[in-house]
Amino acid sequence: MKLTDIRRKIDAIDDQLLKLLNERADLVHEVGLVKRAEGSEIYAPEREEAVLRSLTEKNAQLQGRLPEKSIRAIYREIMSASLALEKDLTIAYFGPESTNTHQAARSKFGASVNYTPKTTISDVFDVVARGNADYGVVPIENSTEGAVNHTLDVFMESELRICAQVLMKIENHLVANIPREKIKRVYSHPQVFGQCRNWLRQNLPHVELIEVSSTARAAELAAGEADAAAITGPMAAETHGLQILAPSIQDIATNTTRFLVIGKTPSPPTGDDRTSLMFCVQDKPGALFHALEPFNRLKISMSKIESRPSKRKAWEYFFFVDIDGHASEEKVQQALEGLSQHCTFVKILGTYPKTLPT
Ligand SMILES: C=C(O[C@@H]1C=C(C(=O)O)C=C[C@H]1O)C(=O)O
Repeated sequence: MKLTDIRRKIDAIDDQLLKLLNERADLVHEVGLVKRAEGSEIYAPEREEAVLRSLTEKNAQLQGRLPEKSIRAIYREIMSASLALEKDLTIAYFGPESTNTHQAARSKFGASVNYTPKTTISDVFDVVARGNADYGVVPIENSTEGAVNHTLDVFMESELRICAQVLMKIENHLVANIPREKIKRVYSHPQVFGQCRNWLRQNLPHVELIEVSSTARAAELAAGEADAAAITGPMAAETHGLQILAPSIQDIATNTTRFLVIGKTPSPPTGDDRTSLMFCVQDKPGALFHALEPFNRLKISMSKIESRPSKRKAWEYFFFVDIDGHASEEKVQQALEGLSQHCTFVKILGTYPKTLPT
């Protein structure tokens, strides 16, 4: 077939797509009216995840040419436009602009909603709690460097809930506008230095490593200095016009960060969910062992445990545990009942759909 003929066919398909997209938008508008009348949440992460899972399964059955990643990205934007039709949605994220958290927020909410960067993780919680943003996005843990303690600590004080998560593969690039031999100092966030420790030791052993508050700030500094580089993600490098001197220098190829979407309402079940808990055990021998026993007895997989000083009294700890399942499931409720018998305090931080890494 000739190029012009193929393009004519593409144009015809685009006409149909456009018509269908607008038909979809009309239905989304109707959904918005129903939600408003019922007073329910506009953003429905459980519905979005169900739509994405069903489409990627159908695409696999069809043996469609488009990979799962592309289907998810296309639908991410369709649903972002839909959300914007239902409400003028504002998402606060741990900034400044072009940080990995910004990128994670964009991968969850798409390009059609409003974003507002906040300087600290506490500020993200604050604006959402005060209703000046609808949802917040904060980092919680990295697969190489572990927990983001500040986020865990803010949960101790906050009434907000986790309503969704984002798993994002983190690519750390060495970026600068100078050749590698001229680099005297490298700026980055401490977590990122931790993720690239071996590479830096082997490849840039004599440069000074300077910790700054974010990868975006690191890019900004490197862009303004004649002998500096930064380690950042692709978004910060692009924003500050820096070249990639060495791509993907993280020590572990599958370096992934988990981010949380925080809001005021928990998510309904999808059939494949995760629940995050925070609790304080009684001060007696075996208390933690007995508190966790119901998860073993009821065959509930525990995917994470962290502890943080309670900041109320010395050597008292809060535990943060993630389990498989939704808080509305009978089995999970039974386990929580068992857990609370050995605790002075239990709080469900959120119950939300599991997601695949983006
Ligand atoms: C249309 C809805 O609202 C939003 C948009 C969605 C979509 O475009 O499919 C899905 C979930 C919601 O975040 C809905 O809840 O069904």
